[in-house]
Amino acid sequence: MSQEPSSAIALHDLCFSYPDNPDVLRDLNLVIPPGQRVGLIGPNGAGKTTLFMSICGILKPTSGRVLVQGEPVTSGSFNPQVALVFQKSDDQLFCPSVWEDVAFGPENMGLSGEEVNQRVREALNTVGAMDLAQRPVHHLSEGEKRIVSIAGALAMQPRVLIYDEPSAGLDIRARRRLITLLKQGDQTLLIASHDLELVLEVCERVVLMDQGRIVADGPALEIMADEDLMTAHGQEKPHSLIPHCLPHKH
Ligand SMILES: Nc1ncnc2c1ncn2[C@@H]1O[C@H](COP(=O)(O)OP(=O)(O)OP(=O)(O)O)[C@@H](O)[C@H]1O
Repeated sequence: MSQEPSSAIALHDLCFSYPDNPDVLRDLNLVIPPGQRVGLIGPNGAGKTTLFMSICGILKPTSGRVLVQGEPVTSGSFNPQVALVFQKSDDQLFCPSVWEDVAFGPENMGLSGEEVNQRVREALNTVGAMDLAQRPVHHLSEGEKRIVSIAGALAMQPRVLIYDEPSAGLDIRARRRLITLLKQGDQTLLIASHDLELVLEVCERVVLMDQGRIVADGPALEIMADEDLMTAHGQEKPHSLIPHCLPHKH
């Protein structure tokens, strides 16, 4: 088996500007070791999705470098080592049936038909969506689409998984299943979420972004319990970290 590199994701002085929107990412430096689960939090427009698209090679950095599993990312090329679960499932799902959509990644990796089928079965079983296999994607509910998107990412068996708002639109049971799924496995996870309780449960480390900069990076409990820091960047300390005042019985 090949050795794991010393970092799963490494950003060196990463900057990104959209043609009509400069400095969306400003000098980001970050090293995530293999197997770490990292939560990326920050207000709307902080640059989380832009960062994800830079890590996956969908966007080309204006300057700086991105490495995934020790290799420089080449924008525009397919890298099965890293999979992104998009914030909007409709940006990710485009095949007629669920089965075909989940098979798309493995098929592009040049696997045999039997290997592809095996991976699709495994991924759909892992997310508990085997019963959706033959359904047309455009008939699925938002929550079902998200679950299928996750299966599509898992089917590539990437070493690095990036989730953009994975619990949005999920009901209580599906969200709980997602949390269990995120906590198992040894892949590196980078999860952007406004669901701070999910981040707290799943991630050992938290990176807080605001206005294109990393403003804090450290143990999840430490960062998220810092009320002044959280408030200063439009966040709230998760309720589970606030000592509860139980209502008095009269
Ligand atoms: N294609 C684009 N062209 C120009 N500006 C863009 C484009 N996409 C995003 N932006 C801008 O870049 C900034 C960062 O957006 P991004 O979607 O990365 O933030 P985010 O942290 O993921 O936000 P959210 O929490 O709302 O999903 C925002 O100001 C947004 O308006």
